[in-house]
Amino acid sequence: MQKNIAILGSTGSIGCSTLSVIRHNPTLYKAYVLTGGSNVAKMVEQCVEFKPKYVAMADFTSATLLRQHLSNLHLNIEVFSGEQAICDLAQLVEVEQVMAAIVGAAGLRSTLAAIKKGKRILLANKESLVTCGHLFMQALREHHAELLPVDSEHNAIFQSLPTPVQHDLGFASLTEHGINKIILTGSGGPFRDTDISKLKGVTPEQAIAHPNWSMGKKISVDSATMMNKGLEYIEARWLFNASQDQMEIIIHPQSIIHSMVSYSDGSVIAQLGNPDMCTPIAYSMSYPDRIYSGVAPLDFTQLSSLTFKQPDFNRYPCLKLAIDAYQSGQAATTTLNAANEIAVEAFLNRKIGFMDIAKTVETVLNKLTLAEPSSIDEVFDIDSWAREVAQRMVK
Ligand SMILES: NC(=O)C1=CN([C@@H]2O[C@H](COP(=O)(O)OP(=O)(O)OC[C@H]3O[C@@H](n4cnc5c(N)ncnc54)[C@H](OP(=O)(O)O)[C@@H]3O)[C@@H](O)[C@H]2O)C=CC1
Ligand SMILES: CC(=O)[C@@H](O)[C@H](O)COP(=O)(O)O
Ligand SMILES: [Mn+2]
Repeated sequence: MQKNIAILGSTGSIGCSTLSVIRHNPTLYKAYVLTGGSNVAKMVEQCVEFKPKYVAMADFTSATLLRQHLSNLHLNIEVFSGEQAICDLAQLVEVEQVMAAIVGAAGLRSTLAAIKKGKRILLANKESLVTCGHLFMQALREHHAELLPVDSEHNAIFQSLPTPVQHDLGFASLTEHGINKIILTGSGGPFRDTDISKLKGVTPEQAIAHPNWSMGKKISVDSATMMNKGLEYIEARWLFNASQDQMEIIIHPQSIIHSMVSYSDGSVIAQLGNPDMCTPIAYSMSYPDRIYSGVAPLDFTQLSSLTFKQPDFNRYPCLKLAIDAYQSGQAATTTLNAANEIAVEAFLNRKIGFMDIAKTVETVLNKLTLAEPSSIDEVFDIDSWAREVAQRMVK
């Protein structure tokens, strides 16, 4: 019996990798719902190959265009538009798993909609957890939704945890299960060895050229500033109920060890593999079983070395801002994320320089006076405020 999957953000990098895993396992999974933002050409291609039952585009004009294309191709697929339609499709009774792969806080509402219907959530969209971790984890528990981390580090940590902790994700005590530390690895991005004085002049093209992973533009810039590792630090603290002392971040340039768990008896359990998101995606879909992902196994004889070093906050100020924001609370992490989204977009559009990303985020954080949010609406109020302030700055 095929499992129906809704892929929110199917036209993006994670969405395409999810479809690749489905392509390898056509008897096990059906791409039942596909959603995109505005990339009509990619969506047409995916509709032709996977013939989903329903499709939605966030952008209304794109949805109209898509309807015309599908009609010309005599494909009988229902096309919807707008954010509410994406939420509705994520909640369909027939959908068993929801891949949350929309980029940014734009993915929050649809991910929460799927949680409210108790779906298995395959979480790639780290920004939703960063933005409202406490409310997000509460909603998971309340609606008995299952969360499988897709982010490669969190998926690696999940794979390295004992089963009782996996089953009580976000709530089990790490100490009671003999866990000392979660060790989050990061590549250090394309500017790991660049002279710090040269960083202000780097271009968007250089910033998105990640040394190991093929990813969307926003997360690629985040990797270059190491804001990505900062967001992942916040994501890990919520997902694994980890304290500050139970977290370590280490640069591992080869991206072969995807993260580790250090135990009280001296054992360290790590997950290794070639840097290809199809592995964690496949695991999140098939857990607790394993399926073929299409990723070649590691050839240890071809690995020259595995190296590690401490991150330097002078090179990566965004990493420090994110760690501190978690300490300050959810208003701060929402602000950090929103300001970063605006700053990264401005950098990609050549309106600000690379080092201005951290400056923008820091300045917006310093202006924050709003109280801690107690509802999703309040989270969105903080998000909107931070975006407005950041927009004014980058102009
Ligand atoms: N890429 C990776 O390897 C990894 C990604 N992640 C996380 O996964 C998420 C997706 O990343 P990635 O696939 O790289 O990003 P991409 O930019 O490649 O894809 C983003 C997807 O989101 C859609 N989208 C953008 N804006 C909206 C919107 N307002 N409403 C609805 N849909 C929208 C895009 O649609 P369209 O293109 O049609 O406009 C596209 O399908 C991010 O949160 C990222 O941090 C986590 C770990 C690894
Ligand atoms: C593939 C994945 O999970 C990304 O989040 C990746 O971690 C980015 O690489 P960095 O380690 O450079 O942030
Ligand atoms: Mn990651």
